[in-house]
Amino acid sequence: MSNADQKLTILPPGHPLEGRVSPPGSKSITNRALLLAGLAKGTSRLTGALKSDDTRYMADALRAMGVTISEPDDTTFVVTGTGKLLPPEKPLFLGNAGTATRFLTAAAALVDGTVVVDGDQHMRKRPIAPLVTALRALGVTVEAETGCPPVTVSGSGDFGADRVTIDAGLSSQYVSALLMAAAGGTRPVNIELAGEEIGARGYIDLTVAAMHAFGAEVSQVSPSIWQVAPTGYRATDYVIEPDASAATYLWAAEVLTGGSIDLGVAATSFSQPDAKSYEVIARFPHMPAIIDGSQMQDAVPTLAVLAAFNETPVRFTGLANLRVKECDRVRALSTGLSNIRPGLGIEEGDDLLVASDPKLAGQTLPADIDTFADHRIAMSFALAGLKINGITILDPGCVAKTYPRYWDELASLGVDFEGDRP
Ligand SMILES: O=C(O)C1=C[C@@H](OP(=O)(O)O)[C@@H](O)[C@H](O)C1
Ligand SMILES: C=C(OP(=O)(O)O)C(=O)O
Repeated sequence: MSNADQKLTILPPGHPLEGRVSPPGSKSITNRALLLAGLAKGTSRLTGALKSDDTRYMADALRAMGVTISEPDDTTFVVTGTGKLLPPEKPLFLGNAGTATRFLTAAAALVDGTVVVDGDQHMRKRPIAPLVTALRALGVTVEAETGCPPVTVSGSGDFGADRVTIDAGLSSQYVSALLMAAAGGTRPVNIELAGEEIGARGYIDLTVAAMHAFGAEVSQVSPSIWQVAPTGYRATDYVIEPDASAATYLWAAEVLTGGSIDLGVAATSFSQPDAKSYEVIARFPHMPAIIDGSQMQDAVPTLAVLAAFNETPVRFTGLANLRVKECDRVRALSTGLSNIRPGLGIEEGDDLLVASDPKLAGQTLPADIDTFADHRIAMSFALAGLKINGITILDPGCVAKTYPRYWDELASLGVDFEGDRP
């Protein structure tokens, strides 16, 4: 049986979930730190890091470009760069890791030679044209025939212009990618947003913070313009905080079962955007009638499944760019919810309406949840299985993208399954 054919049925525990589970390291911060450490000259020690598909793709791509990376334990990368990335012999295969794909596309401009950035069939549908256009404006030769990967970057090791405008409506990762690459050039670069529209701005803040930690000088000269100095990066030791998006499943499992899960980290201590969702989760079963997901996008699947059990219906807004994530998440959520009960999740334009019903808890409503190979769809619908009998997650192994131990952690809290845990 191939992984994609696997199934896992969650057996509602019938008791509050209690215990201690620490979320893994942040995917977003790990992949920023790996890249910046790889661009630096010298050895950086990254601790508290995430080891998962997305970070493995990033680490392996850097190795293919001449960076030495060792992994002394489950949460540490020791990265030694030469200050220069080399042309890889083969295309870089980055699976469905958006961060690795977008960040390395821009960083490839710093390579003197050709880099092909590619991913799996899902990544080959995720848009990258705005980043390609911006890199061309910076004097880099880039081809992406379909507007999605594969992307061929023929860099000269530098940028040929000192300002660029980027349309980040589809993904903030384009901005982060340009910011991180820009410090590796030989002149200051101004990066300007084409419009006000941008996904969670908090991800840009994460990028700027990581750049500062690795010695770069980047300043925000206006709400939509950043200036990056050509400092390059300095190797450093860097502690990566736990993943806020992973934490959302544990917070939701706690309130949904009336339990007490010790994450070992306070919700207020995260610097990642998804931590904002804690305020909404803590209000369960009285979540707000309207939730704007635009500044906590990766938490929306968690919130939407939790909302199914809320006292009153919830409308989710600000979801346009959820349609170009690992899958069309608005569609996957409406499909999965309405598979549990017709009409439970409805799309209205890009909004998602969840027809909440606390009486769902305790019912038997057999539903095979199509995860569309999306880790967040798998992890969020597992929450429904804590309360409803018969929830089966298809392709449960897809959680390996960012949270390989997810099913083991639920088991450690006393959740039983039918089917083998991947
Ligand atoms: O910069 C980052 O680390 C991320 C930015 C967000 O993507 P978009 O900017 O594409 O919305 C988020 O969904 C993704 O999981 C991680
Ligand atoms: C959107 C996500 O990932 P990425 O864009 O990094 O592939 C995510 O992890 O929810």
